[in-house]
Amino acid sequence: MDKGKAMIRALGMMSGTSLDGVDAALIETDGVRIGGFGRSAYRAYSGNEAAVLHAARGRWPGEPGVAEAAEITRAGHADLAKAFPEAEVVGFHGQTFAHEPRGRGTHQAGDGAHLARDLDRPVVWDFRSEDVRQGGEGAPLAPFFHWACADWAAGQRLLPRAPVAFLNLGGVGNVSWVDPTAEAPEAEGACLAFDTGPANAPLDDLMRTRRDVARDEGGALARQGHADAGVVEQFLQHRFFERKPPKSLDRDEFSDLPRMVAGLSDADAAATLVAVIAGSVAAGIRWLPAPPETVLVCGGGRSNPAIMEALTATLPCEVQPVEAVGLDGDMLEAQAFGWLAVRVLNGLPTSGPSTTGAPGPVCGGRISHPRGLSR
Ligand SMILES: Nc1ncnc2c1ncn2[C@@H]1O[C@H](COP(=O)(O)OP(=O)(O)OP(=O)(O)O)[C@@H](O)[C@H]1O
Ligand SMILES: CC(=O)N[C@H]1[C@@H]2OC[C@@H](O2)[C@@H](O)[C@@H]1O[C@H](C)C(=O)O
Repeated sequence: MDKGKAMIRALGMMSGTSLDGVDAALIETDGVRIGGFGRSAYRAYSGNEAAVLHAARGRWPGEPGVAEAAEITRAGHADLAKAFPEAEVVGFHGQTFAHEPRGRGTHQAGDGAHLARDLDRPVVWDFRSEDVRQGGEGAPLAPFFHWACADWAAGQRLLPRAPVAFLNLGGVGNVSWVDPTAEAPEAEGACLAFDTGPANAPLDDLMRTRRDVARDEGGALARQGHADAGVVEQFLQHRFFERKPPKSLDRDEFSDLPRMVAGLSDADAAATLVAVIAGSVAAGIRWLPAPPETVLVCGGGRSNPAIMEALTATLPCEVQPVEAVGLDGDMLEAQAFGWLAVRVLNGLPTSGPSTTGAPGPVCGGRISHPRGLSR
């Protein structure tokens, strides 16, 4: 029997499509099982930093503003990672500015080799490019980690050892159906995952444009409004929802959405965007191998009661925040990239046919060492 590898203390770092800041979280893992979770921290981007990052949305390396945005990304991560001297390796996702897996590729900004020198520790980064090169979507990558979370929660007797769905609501939404009775996340039938549709990004954009604030705090505005059922129905006709998974999305893929709610009051527009999120998830759930009994919600969307109420009303199953099974919904993605970093160090696959649609298991990620040796 394989004795497995040693447990490593990794720091995972994620700055997602909401462009609000950087999450960092410690995790102990051998790249398969979770040995334990550690402390975490968050560093918000300042108004000026966020403005530079937003200006680089949709752009590719070499285009105007990208070098500056990449530097802000690296420096922000270096600043936060210094508070975690106990981490043996750092998993650095980088900032996604553009994602076109069947076109120009996928663009996560921030130089991991430079970060490894900053931190004097190995950094694993550029997690998505190899998957795209091999014909996959390059996203989502958290699903194998969601399998490990279900395995961990079952081990702690916080969940039955049975299939469960994780729903991440960040800027974009993604769902992972995972079966912790499988022996590994890459095993046949262990996972099915894909992006569901827009999540907080269009709502944040609406709040920025119309109210000059970053988000609809507590869903207060959406809760005052009424969703326009016609707009929601029209939106759900989009061919993305008919596409069989695996499938992934760019943050700004649904560029029609702001125009579709342009004639609505602020409150009705916010309520409509919330209904769009729930409707997209419901459309996605239909692709899962079996209807899940429970959907465990992580990401910022679970802190918006309007979204949680809409999900509860729309989905054919129980809806709970991941905290219900002892996990930290704000840090799950950061933990995922710590766990994935250890997988990369140990030569284990980070994605495959069931998560990104790559033709076979993909060992993605690049390793940079502080004094220059790289893979
Ligand atoms: N208290 C709150 N009230 C309303 N919305 C909230 C609240 N807290 C977080 N959010 C929403 O969650 C978003 C951030 O979510 P999260 O940090 O999961 O996104 P991300 O990781 O950047 O995105 P992705 O997962 O797409 O990469 C915010 O932009 C906001 O829209
Ligand atoms: C290209 C990219 O950065 N995609 C993100 C984004 O944010 C949510 C969703 O879209 C998901 O596909 C992915 O992030 C998570 C961490 C993932 O790869 O699982």
